[in-house]
Amino acid sequence: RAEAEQRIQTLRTELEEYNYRYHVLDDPTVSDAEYDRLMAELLRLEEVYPDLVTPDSPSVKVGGEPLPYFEKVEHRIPMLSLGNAFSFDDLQDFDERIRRLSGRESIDYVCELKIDGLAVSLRYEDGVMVRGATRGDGRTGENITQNLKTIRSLPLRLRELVTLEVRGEAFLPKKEFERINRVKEERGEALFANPRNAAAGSLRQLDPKLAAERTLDIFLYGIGEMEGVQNPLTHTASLDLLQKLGLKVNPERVTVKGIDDVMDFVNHWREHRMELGYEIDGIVIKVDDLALREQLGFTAKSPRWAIAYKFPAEEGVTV
Ligand SMILES: Cc1ccc2cc(C(N)=O)cc(O)c2n1
Repeated sequence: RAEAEQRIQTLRTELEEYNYRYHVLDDPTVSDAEYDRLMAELLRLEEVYPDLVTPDSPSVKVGGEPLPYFEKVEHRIPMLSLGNAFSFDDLQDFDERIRRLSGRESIDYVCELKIDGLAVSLRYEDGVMVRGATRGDGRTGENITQNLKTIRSLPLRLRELVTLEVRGEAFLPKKEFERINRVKEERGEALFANPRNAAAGSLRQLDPKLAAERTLDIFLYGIGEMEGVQNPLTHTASLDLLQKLGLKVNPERVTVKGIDDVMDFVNHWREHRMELGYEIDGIVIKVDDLALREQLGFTAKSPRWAIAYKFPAEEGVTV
């Protein structure tokens, strides 16, 4: 039994490292076959020694028992929706209001791709993922921890054992969306209209094994509550912190000075978004300086320091 415990620990560490390299760094170090063989060995050992299973064991990525229903979860820091911009005039107005309210000549912005998926919140305590929830109405969401744990690129344990709540967008890559719809077509089932609906459908399955069959992915974009870590001064530093903790952050983000460079970024991705392996429905633009965000505050339903520039809906089939 002692050597089994030792072997289980070794397998866990190895599988976690492989997950991180493959799904977060997109730089696999072992073949899928080798990964599957190690996972099968871990599952077998955990079956023989069920009392050795821990909530952060990589084996939960293959999904546990189905739930009868989803519990409700309160978001202590509400997950707000973003105001929308549909033109460059809207972006100019957004920038002008911030410069007027702040008295600053030029504003630093972070531009991110707006992933077209499902907004989720994840809570890590002492570095271990303890809960995952849908955004819901921004204040109350559904507890989908078991399903979120099946996302390969989402670490069950952070690289620093801190306690924090992070927010991100879970999504289905285009290729996986097409595979799932081909399977549905063969089974004569109704197809998913788009990757966003497919991601939502997968994450709201009561049976985590079904969620595990679908290769969902996730990009994290924000920090909610945080303990034991000193507050970053900028959004850029927050995103760097998320990456340092082993969380997957979309690599296409930029920090720019002034709204003109924001418009260049919007133009670039309006042209090139079809080249991405996942669907985006716009660009998120955020004030970088967190102290300035405090000064700007919120309207009734969205922050004054962020806006989503929306692209027109993608025509035709996503290639
Ligand atoms: C505050 C907020 C709200 C929704 C968001 C949504 C996305 C997204 N869909 O990628 C990215 C962000 O940075 C967001 N930030």
